[in-house]
Amino acid sequence: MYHVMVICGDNSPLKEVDRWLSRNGFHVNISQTIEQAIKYYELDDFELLLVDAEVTSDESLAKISQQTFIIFDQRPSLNGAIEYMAKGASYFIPLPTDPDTVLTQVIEALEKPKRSTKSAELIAEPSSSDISLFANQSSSSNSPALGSPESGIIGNSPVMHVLFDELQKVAKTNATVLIHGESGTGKELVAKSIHNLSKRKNNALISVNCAAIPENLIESELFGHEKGAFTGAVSARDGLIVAADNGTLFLDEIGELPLEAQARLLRVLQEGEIRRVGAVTSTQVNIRLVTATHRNLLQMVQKGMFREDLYYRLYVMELTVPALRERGEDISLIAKTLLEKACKKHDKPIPQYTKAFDKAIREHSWPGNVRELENALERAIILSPEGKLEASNLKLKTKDSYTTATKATQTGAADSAPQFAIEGTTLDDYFKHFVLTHQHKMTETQLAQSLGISRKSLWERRQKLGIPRKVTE
Ligand SMILES: Nc1ncnc2c1ncn2[C@@H]1O[C@H](COP(=O)(O)OP(=O)(O)OP(=O)(O)O)[C@@H](O)[C@H]1O
Repeated sequence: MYHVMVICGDNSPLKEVDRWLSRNGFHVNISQTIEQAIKYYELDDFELLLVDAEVTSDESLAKISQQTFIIFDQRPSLNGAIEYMAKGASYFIPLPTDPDTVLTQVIEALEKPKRSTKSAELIAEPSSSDISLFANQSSSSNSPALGSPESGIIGNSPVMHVLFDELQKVAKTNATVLIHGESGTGKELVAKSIHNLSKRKNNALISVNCAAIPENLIESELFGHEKGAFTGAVSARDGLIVAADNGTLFLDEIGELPLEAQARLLRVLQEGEIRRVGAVTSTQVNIRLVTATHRNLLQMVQKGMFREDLYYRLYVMELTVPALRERGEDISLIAKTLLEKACKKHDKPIPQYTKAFDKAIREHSWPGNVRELENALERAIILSPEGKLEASNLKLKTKDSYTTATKATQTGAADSAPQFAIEGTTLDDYFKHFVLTHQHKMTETQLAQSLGISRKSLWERRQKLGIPRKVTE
């Protein structure tokens, strides 16, 4: 059992976390200040400290710099996040937060070795209240071999070896890389490996999911803004591109970047200069750009949805991450590792991986790729009796349930207006059905609007429910 120390004041939302973690089998102690924790406990007895930024000071942070700790902040800001990472935090999580985020980050922090404070990887989403910082996975010069479980990208199939070879060659250069692949294939992992194997590995890797940022905020998030540049711009702010200076900027879902922001990005690539929104002068930046998309950008160019000049700037080196169904034996290899991870997460004994279970895994087509496999295995672990794995508990959708949705769109059977038609469906089922039947003719923004949610929520629910995206425009 893991021992975790929560350090926060009486009114902190972090107190909730105690309950969530205890329920999931962690042993949790609480202290009100770092000094109190040091006075009454042996900090080495705790594998992880969860600390509210409110109770920290430079001196107290120095006292825990050798421990593994996560900072939670009720008033998050990009600069604050960078500072905490520099002082040794493994992660930076804005408050309030939800149990899933906390559990995921806690487990990842426990699984990763403590990093040096020099290299930080910053995974950033929309606004300052939505920034997460992640410890760099492998900043040492001897990074784990690609394909091994330690590298994060498990794979030993011929198609993956082709990818690993290309990845290693590309990583050493400063070339812009476009990573292509279906949703859930591991494009983000590939981007991280490029950074970790590059000369920039000791500087920041900043990951931005363009699909998760509201369109009206993208430009100021990426490029920063001057004071008064728009309503709400009460002070000048650097954008995420500046935060990636001398490091790597990973723009996931680049196909979702609005045209205006595409023009600004092009300027950064052409001139190596960045101009904040509302600014008249530019500053130099040195970034390596890695982008990813599941979309056919060339088709988007033909439809006027993506700038041709930017496309050719991005398309210097292309890496294609194969779909899971093309990886043969890798499916079992990945399944076994993910199964262990899910057991650890849910504090369950690792069950026997039977032939019948493997057969079910191998026969499915995995349109949502590794993410779908990850979710299915988690379901199987939760639903199956302890120590046993039942294939039926993977709750796999048949091929028909994916194609029916697609056909409905093609025949025009699907309406643009939401319909609550299917009796007995849960809200998640309805959401999934709606997205699958409409995504072929709607942009992410239109989909989100029809569902009455933000683009970010749409993206998050896609991840949670493992809903694959359309492959082409
Ligand atoms: N080869 C692999 N071995 C182990 N885990 C993997 C592998 N590939 C992907 N994963 C896991 O699958 C999940 C999805 O991966 P990732 O987010 O990198 O995919 P993606 O292609 O970027 O997805 P999207 O297109 O939706 O952004 C992650 O939890 C990742 O850790």
